[in-house]
Amino acid sequence: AVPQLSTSCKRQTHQNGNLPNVTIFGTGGTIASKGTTNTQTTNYKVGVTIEALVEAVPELCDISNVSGLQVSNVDSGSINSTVLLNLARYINADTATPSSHGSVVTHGTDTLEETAFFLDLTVKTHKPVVITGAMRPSTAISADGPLNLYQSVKLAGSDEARDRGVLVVLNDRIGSAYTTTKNNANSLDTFYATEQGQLGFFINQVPKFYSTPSTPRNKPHFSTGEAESLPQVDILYGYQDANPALIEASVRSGARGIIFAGVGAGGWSKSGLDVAQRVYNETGIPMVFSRRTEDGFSGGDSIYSFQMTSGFLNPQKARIMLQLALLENYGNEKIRDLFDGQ
Ligand SMILES: NC(=O)C[C@H](N)C(=O)O
Repeated sequence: AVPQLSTSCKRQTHQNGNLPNVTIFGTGGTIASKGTTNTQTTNYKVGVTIEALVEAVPELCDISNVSGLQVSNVDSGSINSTVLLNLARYINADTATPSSHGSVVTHGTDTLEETAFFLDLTVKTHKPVVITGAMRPSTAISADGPLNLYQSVKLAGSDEARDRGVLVVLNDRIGSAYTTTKNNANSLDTFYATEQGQLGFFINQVPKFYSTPSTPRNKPHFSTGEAESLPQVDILYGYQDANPALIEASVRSGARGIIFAGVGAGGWSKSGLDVAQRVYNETGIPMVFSRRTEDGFSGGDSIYSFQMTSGFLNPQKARIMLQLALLENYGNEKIRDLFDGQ
């Protein structure tokens, strides 16, 4: 069950039946961070509560009945599978409540795309689910968090956002969690899908979608049930003279699958592939080849039959998908079919 939610609009004494009910799940990140001066935009510290984030944007109470839940309060590099599984459970429960209109997650941007993709694959609802963050801390001049939060709540309270999967909102743009990635480590304009594009834009804080809802090809759903953790899947980065011993080290430390962030469209050295083949013969663990390049398709030119390829999924998204497939006890043939569809 979802823990007790706190109502965050101080000036709201009772629920306004004309406004949508939106729940905000706080997890931390820059949006929940403070610097020591208003010009500091690096090395700030996370720790602003979800209540304080909502209080900082009283206009939220004009567009929704907001309640909040603090799920974690960490930089997104420290989000782990416990947080992911809790979020999926809470949002499934929240959106299953008839009075709920939609859910919002506030999150650090560094791994936002992983949580967004995880929720896209595990939350079963027609209702809007929106994830947002910020590139500047809450104390900065021109902090981007407050407007990102306002737009996210607005979107979660809109009917047009239904049936579109999990949506990513930053910098006026609406993207699909399936395809959106963080492209720049520092700039505000960092979340987009270069090839697949954006779903919509905010004009004067009103969401405008370019198209009616559509669903990514072969999008799977996984139910996380009562799971308390996700299977270990490691990502190995490709480069010249990549060290094949890392494949064995990964398996020795408990990996149940490996994603290769390969060179080009998923390539790996011949000597490395020979080691991977031997490890595969010994363990049978799935090995999925993705790419270290920013965009593109991995598939079609594997040297060995044990190799699977990630299609359009980047390594961090392929990892989430493989973890969920392993959690649901998919066999290797089913895993191969799953990735062949991506
Ligand atoms: N912009 C951010 O949110 C970065 C932050 N380090 C994070 O938690 O991901």
